[in-house]
Amino acid sequence: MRTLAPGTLAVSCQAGPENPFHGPAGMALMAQAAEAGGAGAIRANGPRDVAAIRAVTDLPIIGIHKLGDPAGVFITPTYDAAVGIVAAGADLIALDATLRPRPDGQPVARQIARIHSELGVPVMADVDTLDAGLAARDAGADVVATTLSGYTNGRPPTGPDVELVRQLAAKLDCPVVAEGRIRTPEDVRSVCDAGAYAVVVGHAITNPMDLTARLVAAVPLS
Ligand SMILES: CC(=O)N[C@H](C=O)[C@@H](O)[C@H](O)[C@H](O)COP(=O)(O)O
Repeated sequence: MRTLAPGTLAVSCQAGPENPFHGPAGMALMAQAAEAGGAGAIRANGPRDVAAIRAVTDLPIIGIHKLGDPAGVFITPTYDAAVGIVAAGADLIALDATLRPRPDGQPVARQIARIHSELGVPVMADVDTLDAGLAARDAGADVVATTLSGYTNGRPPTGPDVELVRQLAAKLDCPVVAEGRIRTPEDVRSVCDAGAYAVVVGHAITNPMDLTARLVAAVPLS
């Protein structure tokens, strides 16, 4: 079983339909590029992308399956959503473990227990707050990640939530993963100094439109 090693920088290879890299072929290329650059794990969405990435790398894959309403619980919202991504080759399942109501009405502890017992893989809890992180660990999560900080309370997201990483790392007896809006080497160092076990980076690596737009915006108008 492939596991997330301490000090891993994982690359989240996800692309929406607006991104020319959208789809399994593009995501497999993105994962290969990430591995060539030294990434130690890949995060990917949906059975098709996970399978395409599994075919080109032996790195650990953090699998998710986004389903339903993006304004609610939609990162692997149910046990059933996890089944296909494990079959496709994911080594670890990430799921929304915020304290919001879940679409199937089941407690997150039940989803985690079934993933453990029926699929045999560990679970990474994507949370937004310290309380959700503590609850997720109590519910059986093996790893807790800051993925959803800034996305559930209407606060405009800016940089990474370094403070949440620090709080979770101080209170939890499991690995804490920093994820969300990490864009620079300084961001990576900040979350590592705050106690992150591993770091996941998405847009700053895998969204060339954002990267281009940031630099275009810096060109002085003539
Ligand atoms: C909030 C949400 O839905 N986050 C998603 C989780 O899988 C992805 O869209 C993010 O790209 C990923 O978390 C990495 O974060 P960033 O792209 O900021 O480095």
